[in-house]
Amino acid sequence: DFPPGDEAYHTYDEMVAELDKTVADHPDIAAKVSAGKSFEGRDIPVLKVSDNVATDEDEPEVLFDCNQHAREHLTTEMCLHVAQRFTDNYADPAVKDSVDNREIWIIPSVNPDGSSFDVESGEYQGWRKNRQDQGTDTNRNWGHKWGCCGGSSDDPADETYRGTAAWSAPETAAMRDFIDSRVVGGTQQIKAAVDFHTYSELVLWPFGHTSDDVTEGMTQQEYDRFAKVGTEMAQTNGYTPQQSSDLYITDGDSLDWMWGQHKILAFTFEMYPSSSGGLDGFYPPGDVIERETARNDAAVDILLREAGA
Ligand SMILES: NS(=O)(=O)N[C@@H](Cc1ccccc1)C(=O)O
Ligand SMILES: [Zn+2]
Repeated sequence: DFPPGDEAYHTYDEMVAELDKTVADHPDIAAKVSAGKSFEGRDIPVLKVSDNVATDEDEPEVLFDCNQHAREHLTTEMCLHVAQRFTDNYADPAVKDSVDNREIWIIPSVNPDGSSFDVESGEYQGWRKNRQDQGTDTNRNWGHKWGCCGGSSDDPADETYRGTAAWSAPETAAMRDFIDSRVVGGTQQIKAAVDFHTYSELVLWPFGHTSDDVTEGMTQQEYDRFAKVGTEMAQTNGYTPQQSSDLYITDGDSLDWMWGQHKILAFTFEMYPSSSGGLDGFYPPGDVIERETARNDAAVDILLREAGA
């Protein structure tokens, strides 16, 4: 469990229970499905929020995924906040408009094994990766130009270990299968996505494998749209907008594949804090959860709008 004082954070079981409660409270607009299983066999739950939730309607879809990195527990709270906002507040006309005209997918924990390991002793382990062997960094294990560019490590002991092959981590393979399953009639229905991380307060867009703005799979016009929407979202939450490679080069990351493979307008939000210079930045006190998740409400609304553009 989370250490004393941080009980506000959801353990895996509490997160699952929260999703089940949301579905029970809002059966017309919320449903739970599975993306698959983690290395240790935990289900990776997906919440769908939309009107006529049991029907696949021809509406733009948006994906919010969280907790790829185990210790980044604030992101699980971010996904649960999105789930709660678009179900409990369905009476709000703006919220209702989004729910009625979009299909929203929410994955609060991509890496449930790592997340559980990080807290189960009652002392934070500072764990980042999944729990496969010495751990794979799922955000270096996706299949677009995997291991191409010095943006990951081939050393299993390293924090950015890319795995033995693209998709070698069950968790990234599950994400791939889920997103691939949203290709309907040859068209990817998911139009936009945010992969939430902590920390540094950044809005990031692809590509990570190169510093070039324009490259194979990214025209100037496409880049300009990422920069425009990224900047617009950053103006609402006070994060810094930039191409992810401006931070450092990464390969096998989620954004490169979501855009490279499916042309999903995919961003990463690095949430609060802006800096702390160490491990404690990953463990802000529970009393910041409400403020730091609601801080992204306007940006989430912008992304939902863009999905229909
Ligand atoms: N959350 S973090 O501290 O690990 N930073 C992320 C930054 C990141 C996120 C998405 C694409 C490229 C890079 C990482 O995977 O290194
Ligand atoms: Zn991360």
